[in-house]
Amino acid sequence: MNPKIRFMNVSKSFSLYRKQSEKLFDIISLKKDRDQFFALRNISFEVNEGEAIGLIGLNGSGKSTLSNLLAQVIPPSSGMIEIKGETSLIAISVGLNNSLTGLENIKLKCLMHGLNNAEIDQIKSDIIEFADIGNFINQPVKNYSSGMKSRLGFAISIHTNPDILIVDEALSVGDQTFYKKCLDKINVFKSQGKTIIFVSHSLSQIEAFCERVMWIHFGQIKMFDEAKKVISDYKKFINWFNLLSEKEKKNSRKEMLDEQYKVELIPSNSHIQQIKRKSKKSNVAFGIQILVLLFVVILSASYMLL
Ligand SMILES: Nc1ncnc2c1ncn2[C@@H]1O[C@H](COP(=O)(O)OP(=O)(O)OP(=O)(O)O)[C@@H](O)[C@H]1O
Repeated sequence: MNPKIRFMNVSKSFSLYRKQSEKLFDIISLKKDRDQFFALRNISFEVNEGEAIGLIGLNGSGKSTLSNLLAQVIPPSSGMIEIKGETSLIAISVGLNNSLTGLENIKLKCLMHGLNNAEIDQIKSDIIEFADIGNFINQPVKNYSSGMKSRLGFAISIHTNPDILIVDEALSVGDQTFYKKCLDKINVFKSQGKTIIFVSHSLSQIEAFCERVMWIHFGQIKMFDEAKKVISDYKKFINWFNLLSEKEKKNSRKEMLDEQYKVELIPSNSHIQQIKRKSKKSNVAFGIQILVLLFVVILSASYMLL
């Protein structure tokens, strides 16, 4: 089978700074010997077209880091990532510009996805209807509740027709009616043979529509298998962990976190290869989009200053 997503020995590490000045110093001096924390280490896996994959794991295990790598929001520190198609990430805190209105965000995100004005006009009303946030669509996003942000983010992402949809906890803040609407839309997506990565702490949500589940544990893949099997083992682990005393829990966490600081010799090269469906972006169109983006940002900044 032809994989849609392929990770080969991918690691993502972060330099840990105590002060902002340390970060600045590293940029200027190109110094590279700061303490490294491996949010993900040497992970390899493949996902096929049409699969719905669940990501589970304790807080801080590396799920969002993985979804950000998949969406190319951040680059890997080492290893190779191959992605065939357009990706769209839906996460509570990512993607929307807080100082722009909902409507302006729709335009901006659609432009960033390579749609032209005529295409945006065609889907704009569907997005507004799906988000269903009433007159708030004309208000700056900073005035939205987290559920409203999730509604708008989901509505935009689903209507830009990506090949790979990454849903990172975005449904956890919506109410039940919105959750049901999203689930229906995700199922349509699945039936069209598209690929879905679903990050959630709700095992019942994951079990409801993921065929395979990846359990990430302190930056490593602990299991990647049939949903039922992984969820059952994960529940056993959670039950075992909950029976530990507070001191044992703390020690166990500390032991695992210490492992994530250990630096081993890994190749320093990294690479992302994204093979897009079809490039809608000619250089001219892309230049225009950047200009529009700059214009909108300047406009909203001057609006805020007034
Ligand atoms: N920019 C960063 N700088 C330093 N450390 C980071 C950064 N981003 C993430 N981390 C660390 O990487 C680890 C993985 O974080 P991540 O957000 O991927 O976990 P998660 O599994 O999504 O957690 P949660 O379930 O709480 O959302 C955490 O220990 C986090 O503190």
